[in-house]
Parts: sequence; structure tokens; C-alpha cells
Amino acid sequence: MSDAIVIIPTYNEIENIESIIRAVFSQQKDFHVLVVDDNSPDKTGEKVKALQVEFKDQLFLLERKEKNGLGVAYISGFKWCLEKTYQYIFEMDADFSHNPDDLIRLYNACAIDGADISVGSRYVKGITVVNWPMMRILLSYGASRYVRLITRMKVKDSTAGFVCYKRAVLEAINLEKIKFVGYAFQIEMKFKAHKKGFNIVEIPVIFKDRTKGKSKMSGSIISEAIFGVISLKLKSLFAK
Ligand SMILES: Nc1nc2c(ncn2[C@@H]2O[C@H](COP(=O)(O)OP(=O)(O)O[C@H]3O[C@H](CO)[C@@H](O)[C@H](O)[C@@H]3O)[C@@H](O)[C@H]2O)c(=O)[nH]1
Repeated sequence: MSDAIVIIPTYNEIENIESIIRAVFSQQKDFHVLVVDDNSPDKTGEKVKALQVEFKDQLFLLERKEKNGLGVAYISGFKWCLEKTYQYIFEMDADFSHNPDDLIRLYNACAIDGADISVGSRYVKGITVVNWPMMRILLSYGASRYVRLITRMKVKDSTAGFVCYKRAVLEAINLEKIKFVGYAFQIEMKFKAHKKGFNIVEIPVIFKDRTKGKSKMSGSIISEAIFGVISLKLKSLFAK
């Protein structure tokens, strides 16, 4: 039994799913993988099922009926992992924008160096993003500055989706009360962990834009993040 599992949320990732799973299983450390698929029309889930024959005790699939957003998919993944004995629970995209070779660096930050959460961060050493359109960089970097200004969190890459959580963090956060369904979910999780006093450490990584498949970014995801951060901050003030 491994102590670490990587949750990979998927919606139409047929072109990436097999290679990303193999890349995780080729690491020196024995990571498990949980794919949370939202009934992808391109049959990503079927591909995972076929791979489960080969990776029987390491690869798991959580099938959801419909696409309800990244946050909702991750929450169901977290709950699944908390029912097992995993101590380190990761978030990672399916599309290789996060390098699976960095998993061990995030793991060591928590398992050896004492972080409660380690974040694969694009903004600790300048802006380490490759091939993203300038508009996406400005949006993402602008969002991270905006979040810091409003929330006073020190985390530089609050929207990052490459994260290792110690089990205790996910147990301490009330997952039923996570409000955001899109990428703002990433901000909400970090903010709630920060408010609870958990130690969040950023590990510099290089984020590469996907070469296969399409991003699921949309206007509603952006507006949820803009207004959501203000509501998070206000709620935390009234909660005092
Ligand atoms: N199950 C499920 N998976 C989803 C959904 N939306 C996106 N995903 C999956 O979540 C991962 C990231 O989605 P992308 O659409 O590739 O994200 P991106 O535009 O590259 O956005 C990146 O930047 C965001 C903002 O900084 C990050 O928040 C995000 O995690 C990611 O790193 C992919 O594996 C994708 O299939 C959904 O509704 N349901």
C-alpha cells in the first residue's frame, strides 16, 4: 500500500490519459493514481478501465455522471482518498502542464521538510510558464496578485493545480462547505488551509501548456474567481 495518491481530474483527456498515468507509475516512488472522470464523451473513462487490468492495485477510477466543474470533481476525489489510508494526496492536471517528475519534490516538501501543503508554483522564481498564450499568463499572474492583495495570503500561485496535501489538512477543512466549482476552488482550498494555520510551501516548477486536447477555461470560471475571492475574504472577516 502506497502512502501517496495522485488525483487526476479528467474531462475529454483521451489523448493524454494513458501517457500521464504511465508517467506517474514510472516514478521512483510508488504513487497510486485516482482518475476522477466526468463521463467524458471521448471515453477517457473507458481507457482508464482498460489500463486498470495492467495496474490493478495502483490505478483507481471514480466515474461521475456529468461535468460539474473541477472543484466538485476534486472534492469527490478527496473524499474517496480519505476513506483509505493515504497520507499524501496530490492534485495534478492530466495534460502534462505539470511535470510528473516534480511529484517527488512536492512529496519530499511534505513528507521530509515538514510542509502541510506543497504547491508546484509558477510564480516563485519569476514567471516559469512555457508556451502559454500571453493572455493566459496575464490572467493567471494577475489573478495571483489580486488574490494576494485581497486575502493577504503569502502564496504566490494561489490558482495552481499542482498540489500535495497532507491528509490532516483535508480532514481539517470542511469539504461539504467548499463553495467554488471552477478553478477558484484552488484559491478557496489554499485560503481555508491558510486560515487554519497550515504551513503552505511553494516549490518552483515549470508549467508547460498542453500540446494535446483543449483547456476547459471559460468566462464563468473567471468571473467566479473574481467575485469569489472578495466573498471569501468578507466571509472570513465575519467569521472572526
Ligand atoms: N473531472 C473534471 N475534470 C476537469 C474539469 N474541468 C477541467 N478538468 C480537468 O482539470 C485539468 C485542468 O484543466 P485544464 O482545462 O487543462 O486547465 P488549464 O486551462 O490548463 O488551467 C490550469 O491553470 C488553472 C489556473 O491557473 C489552474 O487552476 C488549473 O489547475 C490548471 O493548472 C485537466 O486534467 C482537465 O481535464 C471538470 O469539470 N471535471
